[in-house]
Amino acid sequence: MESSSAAKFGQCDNPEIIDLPIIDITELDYKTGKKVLDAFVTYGFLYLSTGSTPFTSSLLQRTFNVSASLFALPSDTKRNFWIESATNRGYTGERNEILDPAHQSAGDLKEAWNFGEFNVNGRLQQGLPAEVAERGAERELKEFEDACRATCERVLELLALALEVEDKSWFSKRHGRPSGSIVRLLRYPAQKQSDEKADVGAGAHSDYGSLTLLFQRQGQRGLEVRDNEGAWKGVEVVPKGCSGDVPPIVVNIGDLLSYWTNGLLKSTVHRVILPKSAEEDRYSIVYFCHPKDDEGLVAVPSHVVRDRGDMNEDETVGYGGGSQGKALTAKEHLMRRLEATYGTRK
Ligand SMILES: O=C(O)CCC(=O)C(=O)O
Ligand SMILES: [Fe+2]
Repeated sequence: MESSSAAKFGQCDNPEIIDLPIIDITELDYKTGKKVLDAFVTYGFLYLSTGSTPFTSSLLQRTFNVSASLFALPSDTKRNFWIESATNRGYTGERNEILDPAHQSAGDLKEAWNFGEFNVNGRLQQGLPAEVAERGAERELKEFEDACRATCERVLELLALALEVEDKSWFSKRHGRPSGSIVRLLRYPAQKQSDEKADVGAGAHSDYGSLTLLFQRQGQRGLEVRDNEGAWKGVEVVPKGCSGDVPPIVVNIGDLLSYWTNGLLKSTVHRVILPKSAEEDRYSIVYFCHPKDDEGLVAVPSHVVRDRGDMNEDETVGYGGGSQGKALTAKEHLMRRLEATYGTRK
């Protein structure tokens, strides 16, 4: 149960910063894997140095441009692409999703476009507004999604190495089609100072899949992580000691990796609070990596996980709407959580 202070939002415009490691994943070896594993055990979060991934500043800029064009469309156009419950694909407007229904009286401030996986022919399985399709948005999103999948695959292989799983592809081979994986473009409108509730950009929650990649823009902070003592800590967009022309990629684990490791890895609670000083809208892009729909929530055959033992009675995986009780498959878990966190679906 969340403490009352943790349940309030926007209390502090400058939260203490969490010191997450910045990891270079160029080398696919035990040493790198151990850094990844240790960060996920301790924080559930880490930074990847972008230069060690397929993401270039051009690819990121192009994807953020697609995002800006999609959000700039008239409301009526956006509503024609309203999110579908069965697929979790499409557009959702401000205040429609409530990530922490037990503690939020108003919906999350954000608006979002969810793009599900591409089919075998490299085409989106959902509509795209003509205005952006004409400018090559599908191609840009595909390139972005390919880079996300490759990055997640590498992180999953590093984890298997560090957990000393005999089959190094144990995690990665559980990923593929069909899955609930989503590229999510997000826009958090700058809040009006007068609106007390405007700062709940995204309510407290853990993520539902296996891994999450988060891309942020310089000068647009907002993400906060709840530490082991229950205190909210800010996540810098560009942490100290980070060089290069693009911010590092924030990576966190979701509920599924917590289940697969009997709770050794933490699907850490986080939220987005817009600083009161923010003058511009915040844009972020998230990739939710999900395993294949029918994958079971079983433990990975690793002595590191076995040595930790089973989860205690009082240990739970996940936080936020729909996290109570254990589902049997990846899809069942995702559907439970989505049903609990969406207010109005068309
Ligand atoms: O926009 C962000 O910084 C994070 C969003 C997030 O946590 C989510 O969409 O699950
Ligand atoms: Fe999240």
